[in-house]
Amino acid sequence: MHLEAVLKSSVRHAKPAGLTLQYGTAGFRTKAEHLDHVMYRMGLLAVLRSKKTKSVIGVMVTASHNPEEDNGVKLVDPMGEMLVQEWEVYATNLANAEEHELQTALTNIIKEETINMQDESCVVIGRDTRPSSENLSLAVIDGVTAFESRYQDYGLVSTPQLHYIVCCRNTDGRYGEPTVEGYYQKLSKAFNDLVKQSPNSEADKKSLSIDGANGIGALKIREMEQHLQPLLSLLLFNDGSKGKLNHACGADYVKVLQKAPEGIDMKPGERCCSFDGDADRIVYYYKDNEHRFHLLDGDKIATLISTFIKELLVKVDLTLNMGVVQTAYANGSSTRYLEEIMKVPVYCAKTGVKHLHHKAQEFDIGVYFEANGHGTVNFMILHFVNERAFCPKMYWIKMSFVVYVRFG
Ligand SMILES: CC(=O)N[C@H]1[C@@H](OP(=O)(O)O)O[C@H](CO)[C@@H](O)[C@@H]1O
Repeated sequence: MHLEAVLKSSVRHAKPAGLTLQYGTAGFRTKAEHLDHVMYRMGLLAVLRSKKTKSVIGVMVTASHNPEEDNGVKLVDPMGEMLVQEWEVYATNLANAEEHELQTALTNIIKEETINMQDESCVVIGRDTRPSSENLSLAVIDGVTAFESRYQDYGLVSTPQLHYIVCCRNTDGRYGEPTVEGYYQKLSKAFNDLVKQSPNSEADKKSLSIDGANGIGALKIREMEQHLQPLLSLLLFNDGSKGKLNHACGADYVKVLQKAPEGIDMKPGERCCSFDGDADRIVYYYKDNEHRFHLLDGDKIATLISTFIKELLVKVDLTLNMGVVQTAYANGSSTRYLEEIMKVPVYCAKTGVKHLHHKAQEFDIGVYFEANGHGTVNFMILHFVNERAFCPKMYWIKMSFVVYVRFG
């Protein structure tokens, strides 16, 4: 058992006595200076989760849309989902255990989950561009290596990229190549194929102005840009060269203030979008000829996507059950439109991707979006999973569709 090694290295990541933190909607989040011990311990927890699930687990160091001074951690489960809720209590107990209670907290998890400490484990680690993120990710690695686990540090990646990598690693590459380059190739191929299907693909060449929130999204979209040309050209602003992360920019700013971020001089008709600090949300917007600002938030994205998928289903004559999942923050008129005009069932879940995702899994096609721009489409008939037969029509719809899935 490696607990002795853990207790030894824990001293380098000692918890400030009396400090307690709550596991929030998407993990721990607070001022960066209070997080070193939490990161170390989440490294430990990720190893235990990896041994338990016999899969690769992800740890993303980010505080997403929070100010630059904050930081946080998101744990990624085997299929690229958020950490299963039953383990959140272990995360909280570990993060809040005083130094002398750490051994007991770890032993309890190992016993309760009947974890065989001899089992293999592997953790993949990513981080956003916050100045504190590099050291905090080293603390995660210290936790992982204290348990003598394998790991791979992917360095600077967006949250969706880390989720993607975890899923690829656990499906032997059938979902895609587990690299950032593999991610660009998969998404850009889907995008380019879809645009080429349009009868006017030449005339349909588009440009998009992107607010990178001065964060990781800016860095990564720069890398992805070459894969999208010539069908989509990008104009990047808030790329981190001048401004501060999430300051007067980013998806949250645009959504909350219903106005364009600083740093862009938007022309009427110009298509714009904003990421948040870890690029797992997106909102779109434009100005009309009267200079009125129009926002396409998660509600509108969900509506457009459901309409698009419904049309595809009719086209290929496929009867599948599709549902939309929103939260209580959704605009009531989007819900009414979906239910009454589109005739799509809409469900309300608690705030947090894990809740929406869970509900969306009840449908063959589950579209879920929070108004703030987190969301995706869940296809239950996954073409690479053996449990259900390969379905070419579904594959086609899915591949036509990947492009609409959030930047992640
Ligand atoms: C992955 C996840 O669950 N993210 C949460 C979290 O957003 P972040 O962008 O990850 O900070 O907080 C939001 C606000 O509470 C909530 O809407 C969202 O679902």
